[in-house]
Amino acid sequence: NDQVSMSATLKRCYNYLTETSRSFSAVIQALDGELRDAICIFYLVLRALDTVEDDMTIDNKLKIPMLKNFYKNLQDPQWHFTESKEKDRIVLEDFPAITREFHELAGVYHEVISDICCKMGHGMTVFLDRDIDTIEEWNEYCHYVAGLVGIGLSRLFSASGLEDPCVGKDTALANNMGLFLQKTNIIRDYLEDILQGRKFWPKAVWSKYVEQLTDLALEKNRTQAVHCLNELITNALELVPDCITYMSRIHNQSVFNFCAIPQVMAIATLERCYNNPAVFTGVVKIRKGEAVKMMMGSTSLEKVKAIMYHFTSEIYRRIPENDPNAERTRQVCMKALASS
Ligand SMILES: O=C(O)CO[C@@H](C(=O)O)[C@@H](OCCCCCc1ccc2ccccc2c1)C(=O)NCCCCCc1ccc2ccccc2c1
Ligand SMILES: [Mg+2]
Ligand SMILES: [Mg+2]
Repeated sequence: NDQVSMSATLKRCYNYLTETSRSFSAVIQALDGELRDAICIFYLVLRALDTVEDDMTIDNKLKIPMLKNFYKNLQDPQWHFTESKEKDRIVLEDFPAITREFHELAGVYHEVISDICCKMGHGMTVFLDRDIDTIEEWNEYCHYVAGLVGIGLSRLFSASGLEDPCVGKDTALANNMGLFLQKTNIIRDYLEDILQGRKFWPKAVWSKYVEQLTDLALEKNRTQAVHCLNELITNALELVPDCITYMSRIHNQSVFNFCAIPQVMAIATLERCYNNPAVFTGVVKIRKGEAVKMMMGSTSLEKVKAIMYHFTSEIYRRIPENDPNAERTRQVCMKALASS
């Protein structure tokens, strides 16, 4: 859309989007019609909430009510927070700009954004003072921070009229789209997170390999650590068939690109991480050139299926004979290959 007709605060909001999200900014700005502004604001509201969650300098006694009541800030034109130390603190410092543009959106978008913000804020408090133990709790945490995003986005797609009502109704598939992205981030960011004292890997899995989560980073545990990594990647790969089913229902090209590009980046990341000890010594990132090539090639369901097939078979090819989960990983890869 032309810059001239965009208000000054909306322009600032798009600047915050670009500053706080490498992976979502371009695909959000390419969205058609009312979805572009609605999803830009949806992103900024949740990024502000997540910036509170991520800030380890905020005491839990203050953080819990901040998270639970965050959605109410959208009804207070003046609310902002200047005490954050986080990289994305600008969205908290200038929250009034986000609130103003939130109120410019059509009513149907307000309800979704406010409802998801409320549920995410409550969900984030559940794991503030307790660890993620079982796989079910891992799924629960990822539901709160990413599954709910998928559910909200799907409701926005259908509300805009650009996608069928069924997209907004099938919350299980929308949830799993978010889980696939969040589990991939958690697997990739192991070292970065433990260096900040943040524990997102489920204890039921890592405790089979080491005494403490941080022990996975010790050179002497390298083989155990990689087998633990492979088990979590196998768990994430179980979501591939649902993600493909979800994307097969999307008809609008700009919405398809928005959904497909993060998924393609995620499967490529899982493939780079699989059986890769570098996860425990640094952060495994996709090279920009590789990413651009994949983005160009993610504009149709057939192309996305081909990319999912490619990276899943690359993982299948590299399953170590001595990996305790080898048979399970082969089964999950076969199921993913059959769906792509
Ligand atoms: O702090 C960081 O830099 C990373 O934070 C991670 C964390 O703290 O765990 C973590 O924060 C999660 C809480 C805030 C959610 C922010 C968000 C992300 C993408 C959006 C895309 C469009 C609209 C709204 C969005 C909201 C994070 O950003 N994880 C990235 C994976 C979550 C992606 C959710 C998502 C995105 C696009 C989707 C498209 C289609 C279907 C489901 C989708 C689901
Ligand atoms: Mg975060
Ligand atoms: Mg977070």
